[in-house]
Amino acid sequence: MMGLMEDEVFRAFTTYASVVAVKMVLMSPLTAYFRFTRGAFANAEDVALKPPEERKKLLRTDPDVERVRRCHQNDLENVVPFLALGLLYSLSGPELSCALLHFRLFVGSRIFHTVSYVCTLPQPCRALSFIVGLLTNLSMAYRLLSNVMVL
Ligand SMILES: N[C@@H](CCC(=O)N[C@@H](CS)C(=O)NCC(=O)O)C(=O)O
Repeated sequence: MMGLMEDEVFRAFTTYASVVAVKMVLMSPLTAYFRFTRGAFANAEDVALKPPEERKKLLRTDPDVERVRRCHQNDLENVVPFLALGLLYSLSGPELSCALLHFRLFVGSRIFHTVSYVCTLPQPCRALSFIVGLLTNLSMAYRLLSNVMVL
């Protein structure tokens, strides 16, 4: 592990993977923030301390809460593959400049995707940021497989 940490590509991956993982972890507190400010809870026990007449009103879905949840879900569909592909790609001996380009594009695109989604920016902001992240993941997969494929 210490040897790996001396490899610059691996350190770059560790840096960008941590940034995008932290961004993703922050989606949960952001969801909680919207739940409290919009008064929209998912479980009966979450509103158990509220007066009985208020409880039913608080157990509801809210468009803003659902938006953040969809954004979080979209992160799961894209960031988790990045963590796997990026790790394997880092270990396959890529050029530092090429690896950095992939990591920066991916992380930048996912941050922009979150801003577009949560702040309801007009399309195609969100679609373009999604496509950049998708193409980056596919490009890493292609480069990785071109280097190491055994069938
Ligand atoms: N699971 C996605 C697959 C396609 C996708 O990720 N599209 C991007 C760009 S339009 C997106 O932000 N979709 C919204 C979402 O996943 O909630 C969906 O249902 O839309």
